[in-house]
Amino acid sequence: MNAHDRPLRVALLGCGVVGTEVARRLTRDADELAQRVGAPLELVGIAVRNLDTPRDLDVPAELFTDDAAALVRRGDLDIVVEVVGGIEPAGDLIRAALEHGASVVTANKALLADQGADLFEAADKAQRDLSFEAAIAGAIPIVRPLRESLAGDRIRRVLGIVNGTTNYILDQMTTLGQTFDEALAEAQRLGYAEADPTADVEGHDAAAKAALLAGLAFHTHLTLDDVHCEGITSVTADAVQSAAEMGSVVKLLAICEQIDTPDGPAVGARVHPAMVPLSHPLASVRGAYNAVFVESEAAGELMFYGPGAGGAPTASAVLGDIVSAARNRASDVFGPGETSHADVRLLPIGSAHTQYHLVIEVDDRAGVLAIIAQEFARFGVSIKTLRQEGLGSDARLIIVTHEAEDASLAATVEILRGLEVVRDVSSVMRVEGGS
Ligand SMILES: NC(=O)C1=CN([C@@H]2O[C@H](COP(=O)(O)OP(=O)(O)OC[C@H]3O[C@@H](n4cnc5c(N)ncnc54)[C@H](OP(=O)(O)O)[C@@H]3O)[C@@H](O)[C@H]2O)C=CC1
Ligand SMILES: N[C@@H](CC=O)C(=O)O
Repeated sequence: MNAHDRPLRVALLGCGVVGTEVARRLTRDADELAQRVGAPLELVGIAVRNLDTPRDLDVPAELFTDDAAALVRRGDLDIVVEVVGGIEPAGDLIRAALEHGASVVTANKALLADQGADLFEAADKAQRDLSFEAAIAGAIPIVRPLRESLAGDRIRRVLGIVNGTTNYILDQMTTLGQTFDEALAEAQRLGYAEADPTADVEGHDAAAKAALLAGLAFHTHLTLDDVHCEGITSVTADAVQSAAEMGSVVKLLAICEQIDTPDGPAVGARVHPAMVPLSHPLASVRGAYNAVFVESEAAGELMFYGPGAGGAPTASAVLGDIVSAARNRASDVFGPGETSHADVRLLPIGSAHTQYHLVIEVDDRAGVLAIIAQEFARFGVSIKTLRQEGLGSDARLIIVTHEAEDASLAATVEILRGLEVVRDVSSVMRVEGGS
């Protein structure tokens, strides 16, 4: 593997429910992450509010600071992870981190729904990533699918259960007959609720996510003020019971859709409790799980489903963004490749297992072998031989695969095509019968 010695420096702002899991996994899985990024990730600082709070985390005590503002201004950070929550100081910390050259990963939907336009402009100006997969629906990949995979489609409507705490409360009331207060206390104990759970039960957290979802789905910008919002505090045990008798279940829904107004078409977003018929896929979303149901012109109906809250699930989404930002930083730090993307010519795809011969033109200064090997491994395509010709930005990798399924190889090539370090996949030839 061609990982670089210079580590990418990561600072963590916040070490609560989410931050603790992020720090644990960054340190525990350091070797695996280094392979995936092509360079090691080094956790160089953790900002918290109270240095005396005991932490269930095995990292050196000297990493901790209560001066987040100084940490983000060190000037040598590659990535800052904001999991403090709230509007300020989180917003100012993110702006300072970007101004001082770091990419930022955040899980903070409240902040993005309030100041997203300004923060994304700051990221653009600094030419750094500002990623937020964890800000909507915990572990569920929904930001990238909406922004990238569905970017060519026309989305009609998005229906989401996007708050784990309220779904947990409603589910416990429905299935176990727990009271609202009992279920909320349990959701807090399990780490699902916001620091101030009013944001959950009054629907503000779901409304912030609805604003972000609407922005992604309809290529626009909404703030919290644009979202009509009702929470679940007025949902009684009797209402839950009546819904059940009518073959429905009460869910807090976030609904984003195109609407007609006297001024022409607009994007509407609202959050409120709704009776969902048991026949609808959203009715079966239990506990702190979330789901986002997308209705689009070409793809039809899609549902994204998974754990919507909690330390480890949210850390999964944060770490995905860290790896992605780190790969981008690695190619900056170790020398940018050509920016043009690959011109992929795939031969017609049959169903056979066969070997392939690929010529991949790369900039090999950015840990590119590790990145490429990982993408092959991800789709179950193993490499039989790999030969490198040339150096630096003019390198070419000649790769022969072991027997692979056509579809797996095609998926690998698609991913390679999107990598900045890959300049061209200039030929993909089937090697019938192997070599
Ligand atoms: N919990 C969840 O399931 C999910 C949370 N999120 C989002 O992730 C973010 C973090 O949530 P969560 O981990 O639950 O929150 P916690 O309240 O558990 O943790 C917040 C952390 O931030 C630290 N902190 C607070 N203020 C400051 C400050 N001024 N300077 C430095 N550190 C500070 C706290 O320090 P100390 O420990 O000393 O008090 C604590 O470590 C929020 O934006 C939340 O909305 C997103 C998806 C799911
Ligand atoms: N409090 C939030 C946490 C995740 O975003 C929720 O319950 O969904």
